[in-house]
Amino acid sequence: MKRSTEARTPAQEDLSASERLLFGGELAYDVGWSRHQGAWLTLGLWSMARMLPKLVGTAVRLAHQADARALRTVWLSELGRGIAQAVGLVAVNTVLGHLLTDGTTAQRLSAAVPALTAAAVTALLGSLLRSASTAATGALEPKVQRVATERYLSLVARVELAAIEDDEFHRLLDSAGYGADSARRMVRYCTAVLTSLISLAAAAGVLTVLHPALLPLLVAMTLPSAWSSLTIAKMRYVSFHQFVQHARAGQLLSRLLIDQQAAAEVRVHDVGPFLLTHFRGMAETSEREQTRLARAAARKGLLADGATGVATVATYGVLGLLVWFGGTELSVAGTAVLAIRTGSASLDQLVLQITDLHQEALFVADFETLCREAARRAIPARGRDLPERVREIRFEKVTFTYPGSTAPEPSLREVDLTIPTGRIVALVGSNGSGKSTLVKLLCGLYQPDPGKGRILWDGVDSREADRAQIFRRVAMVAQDFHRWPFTARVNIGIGRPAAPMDDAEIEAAAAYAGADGLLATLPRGLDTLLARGYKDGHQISGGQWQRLGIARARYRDAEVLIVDEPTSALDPVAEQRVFDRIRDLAGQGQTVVLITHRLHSVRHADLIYVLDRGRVAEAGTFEQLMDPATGTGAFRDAYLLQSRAYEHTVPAQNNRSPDDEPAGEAL
Ligand SMILES: Nc1ncnc2c1ncn2[C@@H]1O[C@H](COP(=O)(O)OP(=O)(O)OP(=O)(O)O)[C@@H](O)[C@H]1O
Repeated sequence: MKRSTEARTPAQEDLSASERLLFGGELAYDVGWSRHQGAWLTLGLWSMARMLPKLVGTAVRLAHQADARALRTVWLSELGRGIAQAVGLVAVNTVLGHLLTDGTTAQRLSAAVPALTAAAVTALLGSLLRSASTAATGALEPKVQRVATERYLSLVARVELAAIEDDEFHRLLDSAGYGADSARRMVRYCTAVLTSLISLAAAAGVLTVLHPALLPLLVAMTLPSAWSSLTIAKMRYVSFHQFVQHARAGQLLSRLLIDQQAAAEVRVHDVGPFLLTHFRGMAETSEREQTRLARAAARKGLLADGATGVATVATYGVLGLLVWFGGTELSVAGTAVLAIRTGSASLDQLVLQITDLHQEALFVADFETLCREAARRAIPARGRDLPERVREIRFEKVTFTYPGSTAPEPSLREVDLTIPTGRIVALVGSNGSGKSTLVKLLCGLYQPDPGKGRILWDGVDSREADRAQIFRRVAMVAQDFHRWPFTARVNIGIGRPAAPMDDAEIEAAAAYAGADGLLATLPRGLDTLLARGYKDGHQISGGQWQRLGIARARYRDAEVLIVDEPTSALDPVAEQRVFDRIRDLAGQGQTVVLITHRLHSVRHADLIYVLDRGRVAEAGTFEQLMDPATGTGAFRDAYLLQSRAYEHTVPAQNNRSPDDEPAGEAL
């Protein structure tokens, strides 16, 4: 994506050293993603006014979906309130008219009584309607926010993994979060605008009747503040987008300071002051931006006030001249002053509310963009059915580059490989050789680069297959499997989240993974919360987490089990047990794809693929790869290297066959 060099603010020119050091460069200033939103950023008042109804429509639709009854109550009470206010103003004007005409005080007062009563009744009615509206709005707003949040979260949960790893998409996510909140607030502003419009119409009507010249003057009094508040709102919006990543990075720094996983290093390595210094550096950059915005707002506000002052003087001047030259009665002029004051207050209020509405609408537009983008990048909901029983999964000349990757080479290059079902297939290779990437493609999380190979589940190309069926057939213990901050039960049962969690099956899966002993020691058994920082939260070790991860994959009970470094954190006894169990599974017809650096563990695999810089360097059974006549030597050399490392570190262990030797970490 093109980095924008336009419209850089002074704060942007002054890029903080912290950003440069921690994030390798500027974070804040790319407005490129919003090019399709550029319309918003360059819009004139008229165009904005034209787009506003559509966005108001979005908020109203969300509100209708959230609680149609509450929405009706809000509209009706606000409408009633506006009418009550209008009638009230007319009644007050009538009262004034009676009071300022000729006659005795008693006569004038008694003539004013019906209008006074009307004013009192409308005021009471207005209060009742206001309280009805307040109650309904209070109930409606959180529901609107929930509906909007649910809508974008459900869409985001279905997007391709590539979108989740895309920083542009993340940026959209950030502002869409505000959008859901904005939709909530828009409901309030819409109703407020409606009320102000009605009361303004009343004041305008009264003024027009008094003298036709007064209404344009009233409008002229409000235009400058309308201009200043709308331009300031636009500046704030542009700034928000320019600083959205910067703000996220600043929050990241503050979170790291209190993060549980970083806590030990923060203390032992004394990282705290380092992070704090950079937190301050980042904060100062955004403070400079806030100062710039505040100064610009102050300047524009002052200009607008000056113009409003001139328009006010002109309005009252015209009124004075009208009285002076006998164009109007003094009593009528008194009413006009009142109507001007009420009218200009309503108009000011209306301008502020429209500005707020407009500002919120900008974020609702972002929210809509995210929903559209998430729908566009969603994993296809349909596709070809996979065969009932798949005989093999075949990679044909698969080349794969991570979306947005800046690496010079693809992560997988022309990979040809077959995974026969019901067998153990091992993937070995040095760090970064492409093992984890390969299994991500196998799971259906990514597809090969367009036109560069395919993955076949028997005859069905993964690109055309129903992806949900691929996901259903796979259980995975990824290298970075998730440690859910929930109870032990959920940490295993979440392997099959759609089904009711069955304790007997959960315990069986735990026993399979060697986590039964762990469950027995947990203070509340399966109910133990595995998250420190919450009441009764409990911490378990890395190896214990790994056992839970294996139990989860076992509980999922899928046809293909992918285990990426399943034993890296396990003690030797547990490791042996896991490999024995994996062998048992294959014996029962399950397909196991095993990634490990412990070459000793792959001796029982039916097929071993050795990866090297994204390519398959060699493939075969353990015996074939160890045999100098059939193997290329890549696997054999690494295996022997690992074996020798153990020979040297374990004294008095003589005459061991390769089969007995535990392996170290080389490939
Ligand atoms: N999400 C990603 N985005 C971009 N590049 C990635 C991503 N994940 C991995 N890579 C790159 O792809 C290449 C292969 O990585 P992969 O994780 O598949 O290696 P691996 O063989 O599993 O390594 P290890 O043994 O260290 O786990 C590496 O060069 C890595 O930098």
